Amino acid sequence: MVDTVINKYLETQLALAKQKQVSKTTSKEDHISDKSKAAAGRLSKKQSKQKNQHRHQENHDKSSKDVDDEEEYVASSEDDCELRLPNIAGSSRSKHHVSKIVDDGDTKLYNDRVAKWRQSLSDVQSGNLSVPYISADIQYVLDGNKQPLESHELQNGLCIPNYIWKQLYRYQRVGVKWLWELHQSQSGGLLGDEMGLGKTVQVIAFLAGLANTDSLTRSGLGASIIVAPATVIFQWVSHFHYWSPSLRVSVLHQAGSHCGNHHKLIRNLHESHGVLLITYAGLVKYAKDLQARKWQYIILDEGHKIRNPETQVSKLVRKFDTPHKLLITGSPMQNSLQELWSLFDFMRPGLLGTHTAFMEHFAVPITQGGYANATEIQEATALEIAKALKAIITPYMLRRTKAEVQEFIHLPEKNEQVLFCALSQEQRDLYMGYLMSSTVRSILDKDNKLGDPLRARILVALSTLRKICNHPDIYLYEAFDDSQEVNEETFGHWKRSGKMSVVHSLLKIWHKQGHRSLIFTQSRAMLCILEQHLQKHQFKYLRMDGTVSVSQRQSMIKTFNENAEYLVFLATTRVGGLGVNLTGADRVIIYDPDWNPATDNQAKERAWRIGQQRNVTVYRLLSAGTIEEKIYQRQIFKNFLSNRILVDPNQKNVLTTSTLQGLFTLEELNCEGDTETASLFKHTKVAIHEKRKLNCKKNTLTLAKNKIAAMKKLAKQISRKIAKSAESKAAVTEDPREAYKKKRELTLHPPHQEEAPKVNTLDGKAVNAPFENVLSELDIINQHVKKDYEENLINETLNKAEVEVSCIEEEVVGNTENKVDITETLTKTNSDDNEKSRKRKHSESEPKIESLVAVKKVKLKKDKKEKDKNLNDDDYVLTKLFAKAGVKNALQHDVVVGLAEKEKRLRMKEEATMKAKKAVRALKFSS
Ligand SMILES: Nc1ncnc2c1ncn2[C@@H]1O[C@H](COP(=O)(O)OP(=O)(O)OP(=O)(O)O)[C@@H](O)[C@H]1O
Repeated sequence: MVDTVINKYLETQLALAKQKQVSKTTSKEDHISDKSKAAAGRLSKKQSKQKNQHRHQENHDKSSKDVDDEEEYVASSEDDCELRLPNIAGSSRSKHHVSKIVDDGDTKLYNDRVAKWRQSLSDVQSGNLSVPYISADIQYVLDGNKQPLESHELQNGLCIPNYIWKQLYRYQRVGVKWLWELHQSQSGGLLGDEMGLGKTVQVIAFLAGLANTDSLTRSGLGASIIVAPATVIFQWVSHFHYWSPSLRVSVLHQAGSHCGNHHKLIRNLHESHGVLLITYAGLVKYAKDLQARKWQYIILDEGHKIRNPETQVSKLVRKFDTPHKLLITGSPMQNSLQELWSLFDFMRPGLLGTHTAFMEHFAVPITQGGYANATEIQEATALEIAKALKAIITPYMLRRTKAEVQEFIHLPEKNEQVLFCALSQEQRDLYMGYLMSSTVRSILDKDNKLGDPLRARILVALSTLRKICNHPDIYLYEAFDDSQEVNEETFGHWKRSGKMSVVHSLLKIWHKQGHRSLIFTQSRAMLCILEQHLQKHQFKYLRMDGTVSVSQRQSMIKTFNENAEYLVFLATTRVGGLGVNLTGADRVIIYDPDWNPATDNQAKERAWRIGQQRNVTVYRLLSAGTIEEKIYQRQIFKNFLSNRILVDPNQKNVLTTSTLQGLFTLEELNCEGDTETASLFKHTKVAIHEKRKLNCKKNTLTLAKNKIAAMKKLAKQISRKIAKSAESKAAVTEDPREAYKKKRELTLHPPHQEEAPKVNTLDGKAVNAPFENVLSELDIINQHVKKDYEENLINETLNKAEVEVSCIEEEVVGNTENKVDITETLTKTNSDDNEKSRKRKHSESEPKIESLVAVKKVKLKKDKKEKDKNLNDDDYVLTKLFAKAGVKNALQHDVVVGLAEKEKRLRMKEEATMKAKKAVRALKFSS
């Protein structure tokens, strides 16, 4: 009886799902307007005209791109776009008064500063508490300590001033000792602590120690160079002036205080055993002069900038003749293992062999074993090689995560979510229009010739899709003729972009809640649109991108941190997202994803770091179903790869590489409202799944085990059948281009639609959902996912069915404590009355928020009709976003990238160690 009912149910679902698949594809073409087609056509022509110019320009830019992809020296395609954006009405930026930070390049200024510091120190020591200069030693005395000049001596004689040593966290002291050990063994190293844990402070403490030791033994700090991105150069200056005021630090950059030519500055600085601060671009410019002298230390801040071994700057830094080479970065490995080789080849030449040997014997096997479709032997080999690699690099790399040192720094909580935002109707139209354009068609139709032209076209097309995802106007103004008039009323309007609508809602709510935020976006064009929005709605803000002068950047950051009137700090991800401290904000929006996960990770860490007092929430916005989801999936794979080497070689991957065709589609949400990514991680992340189950089970009933087993078996059989037929289809049409042609043909000439099969009366949305999921997931299985994935998927699907059937049961029978037989439930549901179907309709129209623990919480609270005031800030925000701003889904980012599990393990370990210690103490006490 049970089997027949389930069988019937599953088969009707299969038919329904197939029918839905057809109707999905047929509806696409209808939505494309003439405007969209025309824009795509014009852009195609423009782009092909510009192609040659671009190619020429690319060659020209190549050498500068080598240097620094973040700074103002390089104009991205988005920057081009900005130049053509209309002048926004009333767009004068907020004026702010900031005092400039001055370095020690000018000898007189340096002497004045040191004199002021000395005087202030002596004043506070004699009881005068109001002094013009505040540094760590002065603060130390103000805090009631005496003898700031006493030192803490490490083994073998490094003397760190007490006022520094005592202010370091315990793990930072370990870091300083490690640097000292490297120094004694004449070795370079990589300080890779997570962002915001005080790497700068540790390095300064160590250098101050060397300088302090110098005065005693005459062997301490020699002239040294620190290379850093332009944005943080003056942050280094202010850190040095605070922690080690006597050291001379000069900036070799036009924003620095030195006058005259650079030879003089380099000579003066070298003679006074000071620290020369320089940008990566500056290093290339002055390489010859710098390499003509002997430097004791060369330190690369955000050292991942030399991750490409072929760039000019990577080659130049390797030529400095000193064993003391340090590299500082919170993101040691970002995209590939080759990058790790490049970093190590700078600071420990030869440790990882030659480039070719490393690639062949380490990088390739580890990467191959990381793909989800790797064979068992590939996986096992990758694991062992990853372990070996980790063992080789461990002595020269020190990396601590925030979770590991939380007991010392007590950071407030961080909540990081990925929000899948629906495209606006206009964006959908433009997106589909572009997908159907001759540009995309030529990419998918033409022979896959290797070489630049196809690659260049793909890059241009992907970048165009990303523009549409951000805001239609960024795309439209590129596509339209220059003569066309700009409508200032509608230009950049928030309602025309799905993600902008979310930003609009977020800012409004956060303003009321008293939060301040950072907004990062990849392009200056988008920055302009966001800026215009802030102006229109009278939010006080600061904006930082490559056009802001280097000397202004640190002061601007200081102003934002100290002045709560500024509600928003707007920045491009690459300029404002690296190395700086923006703890004045406790909310972060990553407006668009970068292909490189480290870029987004760096940006979001600006607020969640030492010095932050409030809980931090980060939202990563993705346009649902678009290229942005694919980029996010790619980020997860890269994260996995770096974690495998840096954290845990046993880490499992869940994604594979995307096919080209996959990049150029607009995925529909499945019937549960899940995007592809949300649906992928729903099935693979146990933490989410279990919590959901738990949440739901609290209020629902469980099914008898044997019934579930029967259901699983049956579903497995049917799913295999589907898989087989899909496989045989795939075998016939192996060429993806053929498949795409067919799909297009189907879109243009839809077949006559069959009538939808009659659906079981049990067909509430909840029961309907799992089967359609099986169908969409089978695509993935057939393409590239391991065999046992199918097993997991079925289990997951059925577990979910179990939960959801129980939800329906609850709806049907109310709150009963007893177990209910599935047959009973089905019968009851079959004979359902109108009232119940009305109830189901109601629940269908509610936004579906699967896979998200936090959202589940929201729903439960909502169900209980508890008012908004009872929800915490984030829950409240999510409720609003789901209700109004077109957010389709949300994932917990830490769970997706596997960090949450690691943190859980760490916490468990800590707790277990504590218990063990207690047990030992109790034993001692008892005896
Ligand atoms: N021991 C300490 N006492 C007080 N403040 C500290 C200490 N260590 C670090 N900080 C503060 O923490 C913040 C982050 O430090 P820092 O900029 O050195 O981090 P980082 O690891 O270099 O970050 P990123 O990787 O983002 O560049 C700074 O504001 C710094 O002043």
